[in-house]
Amino acid sequence: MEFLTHLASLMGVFAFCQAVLHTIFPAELRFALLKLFNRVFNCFSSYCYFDITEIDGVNTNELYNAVQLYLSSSPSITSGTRLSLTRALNSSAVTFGLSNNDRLVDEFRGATAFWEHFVVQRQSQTLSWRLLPEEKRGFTLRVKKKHKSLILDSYLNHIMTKAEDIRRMNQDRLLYTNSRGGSIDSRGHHPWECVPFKHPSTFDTLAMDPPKKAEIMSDLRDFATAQSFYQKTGRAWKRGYLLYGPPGTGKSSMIAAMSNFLGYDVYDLELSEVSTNSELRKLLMKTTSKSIIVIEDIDCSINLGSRRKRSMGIGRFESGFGNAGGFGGNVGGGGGGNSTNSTITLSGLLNFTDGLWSCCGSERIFVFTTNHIDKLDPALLRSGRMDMHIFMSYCSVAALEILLRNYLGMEMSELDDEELVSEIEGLVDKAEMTPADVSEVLIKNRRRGDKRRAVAELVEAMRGRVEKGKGV
Ligand SMILES: Nc1ncnc2c1ncn2[C@@H]1O[C@H](COP(=O)(O)OP(=O)(O)OP(=O)(O)O)[C@@H](O)[C@H]1O
Ligand SMILES: [Mg+2]
Repeated sequence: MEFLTHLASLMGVFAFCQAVLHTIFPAELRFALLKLFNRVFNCFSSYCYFDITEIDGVNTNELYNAVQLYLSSSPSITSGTRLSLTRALNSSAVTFGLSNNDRLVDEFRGATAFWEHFVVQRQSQTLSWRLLPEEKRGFTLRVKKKHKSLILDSYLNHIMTKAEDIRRMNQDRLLYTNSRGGSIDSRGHHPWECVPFKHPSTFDTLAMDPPKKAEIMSDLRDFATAQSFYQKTGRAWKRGYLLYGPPGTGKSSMIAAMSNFLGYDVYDLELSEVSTNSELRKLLMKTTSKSIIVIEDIDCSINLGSRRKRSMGIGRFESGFGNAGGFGGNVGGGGGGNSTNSTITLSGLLNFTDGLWSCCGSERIFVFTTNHIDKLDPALLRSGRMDMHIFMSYCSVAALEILLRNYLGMEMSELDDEELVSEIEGLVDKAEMTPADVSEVLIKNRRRGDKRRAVAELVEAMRGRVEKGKGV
C-alpha cells in the first residue's frame, strides 16, 4: 500500500514538473530538458528498449512482420484479451496477433523479453511516394541491458528463422510436376508446373508400427534442424529415403505425410519425361530448398538392372550412350525397360542424388519408391544416396489398430471379445493384407455404421486369404 502512495506522489510530482515546464520554458528548451531527463533516467535504468515499427521510413519492416508471426506462436498469446486475426494468401491457417497496447513476455536462453505492441495515430502525412497508413504500428522490446548482445545477435535471428518456418507451415503445400519434361521451353516457361497439394495423409493417419514411425519422424526432424551439422561435416544438406514394399502399403501416403510433417513442397519427378542428363540437372537446380524430390516406382521409370546381374549377362539391358559412369542405363519407359529416346543414364541419376549436382541446392529430401528393391542397382541404394531404407509392409496388429481407429473410430480393446481379438492377432500376419486391402473392407462397412459387422467382415477376409494359402 505504501509503495502505491509513493508511486502516486512521484507521478504527481512528475505531472506537476511537466505542467511547470509547459508554462515557463519554450518548446525547444522543453524538448531538450525532456531529452536530458530521459538520458538521466536511462542511465539509472537496468533495461534497454528497442522500437520495431511496421513501416521503416517508407519500406515495410520485415522484422515487424516476423515478430508478429513469432509472437503469434507464443503459448501465452491466447491469454491476451484482444487479438488480431490474420490469414495470409494461399494459406488456410489463421494467425493470432497482438492488438493495440497488448503485452507479452517471452523467454530466450535465460533472458526475459518484454514485448509491447503499440498503435498510434500517424502525424500529418509527409510528402512521400507511398501513402502511409493512418496508424503507426510497432513493437517495443524491453530487455535487461546485460542481455543486449544476446538479443541483438541470437534472439532476433531466432525470431526471423521461426517466423519463416511458421510462414511456410501456414502456406498450403504445393505439388510440382515436370509434365513438360525438363527443359525450359522456347517461351522460357519453368520446367516445373505446380498445383496446390492438400493430401490428408499425416503420420497420425499412417498405419505402421509406432516405433518405426517414431524413428522416421525423429530422423526427419533431425534432418530439418541440422544445418550446422551438415556445414561442419562438409556434406550437402540433403537426405535420401527409399520406400519399398508391395503395392498399397502406403509409400505414396508416406510421402504426403512427410510433406505435411515438415511443411515441405513435393517435386514429383517423372523420369520418362526427361530426355537428357543435363535436363535432369536443370530440373534439380530449379527446385526450391525445403522440398521433397520424389521418383515413384523408380524400378519402372529407369532400367536399373543390377550391374551384378548384367555382368553375368542376366536381364535385358541396352547399353547406355557411353556415359561416364562406366555402366549404361537409359530411361526405360514402363517396367520392361524398352528404351525410349531418352538418354538419361544411371550415372546421371547417381550424380543427381549424390554427386556434384546434388549440391545444387540444399535442404532437400530425395524419396524413391519401388515395389521391387532387388531390381535396383546397389550404387543407387548406398548411404549418401538412399540413407534410410523403409520397408512398407503388410498390415501388422499395430497398423490394424490405427486403421480401426481411423476408419471406425474404435479401439481394438472395445471389441471386449477376447477370443475374437486373439483370432485377429493370429490371422493378421499370415493373411498378408495390405493397409489398402484392410481400408477397403472397412470403408465398405462405413455407411452401415455397424463396427462389429465391419470387424467380422475383416476377419472373414483374413480367414479367406489364409485359407487360399495366401499367407501360408
Ligand atoms: N500404411 C497406410 N496407412 C494408411 N493408409 C494406407 C496405408 N497404405 C495404404 N493406405 C491406403 O491405401 C491407398 C493406397 O495407398 P498408397 O497409394 O500410399 O500405396 P502405395 O504403397 O503408394 O501403392 P503403390 O505401390 O501401388 O503406389 C491409400 O488410399 C491409402 O489411404
Ligand atoms: Mg504409390
